[in-house]
Amino acid sequence: MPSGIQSSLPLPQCHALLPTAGTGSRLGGVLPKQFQELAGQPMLAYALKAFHDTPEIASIWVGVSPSFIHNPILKSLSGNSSSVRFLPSGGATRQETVRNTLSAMLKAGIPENDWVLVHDAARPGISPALIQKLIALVSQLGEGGLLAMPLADTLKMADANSAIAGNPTRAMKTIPREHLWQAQTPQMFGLRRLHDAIEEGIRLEADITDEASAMELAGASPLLIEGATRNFKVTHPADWELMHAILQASDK
Ligand SMILES: Nc1ccn([C@@H]2O[C@H](COP(=O)(O)OP(=O)(O)OP(=O)(O)O)[C@@H](O)[C@H]2O)c(=O)n1
Ligand SMILES: C[C@](O)(CO)[C@H](O)COP(=O)(O)O
Repeated sequence: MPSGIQSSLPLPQCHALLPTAGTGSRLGGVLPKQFQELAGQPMLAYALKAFHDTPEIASIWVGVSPSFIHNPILKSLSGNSSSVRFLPSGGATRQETVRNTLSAMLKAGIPENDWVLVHDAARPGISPALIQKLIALVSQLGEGGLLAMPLADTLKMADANSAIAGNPTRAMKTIPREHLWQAQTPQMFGLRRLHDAIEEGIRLEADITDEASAMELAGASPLLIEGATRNFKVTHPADWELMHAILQASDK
């Protein structure tokens, strides 16, 4: 654009999308894990607060299982914030929940070039500083990206046959860990591009376990931006205990 001429297009805004329609089967409990109390609040409350406290986030969209949408816990979680919307867009898989929620955002009039940061409700260790780091680097380069951690341990591939009939599991080989990263969330992409990439991934029945894998399938090379150890996913009971201790300690 020639210098001095201003573009009339508004700058893309950033929105958060939290899929919360999982059952938390690996953790167990009466309620899905994201609604269980962790160090004094439902686990989802921590991620909601982190996005709420990030000035760059214009709105927060939460994909909820249709069977949970009238649960009073949601009312208590929304607080007085008008920027949080709970939608009955939960699906059978994480990617269906994300795709349905992205569709709802497009229908609600969110511009298709706006950025969406998809974040697991099961990662309460996220902070405004980490969210801002992702937004700054991704919007500077104009490409999508995600928080991730370079692999620190030696990686073993187990012999699939070794665990048969109660035998001990054995290592078959060591995978070079150079260039290997563990994907975290948030994962930040353009609204329309992400929607279409996930839609196609679902159509192809591809193994898309995060937003970045859907974008990779569509030909993108998402930026890997170093996250933080405390942004781990609470999956098993031992993760819950560890996160409980971390959140209690950071409260003091
Ligand atoms: N059908 C699904 C499945 C998962 N999720 C969400 O995706 C995130 C990451 O999933 P995970 O931690 O695996 O949660 P669950 O699927 O609930 O756990 P599990 O596999 O142990 O049942 C969570 O915020 C979860 O609520 C979702 O919105 N819709
Ligand atoms: C999106 C994710 O958290 C990136 O590591 C992960 O793939 C989610 O996996 P899950 O099996 O749905 O928990």
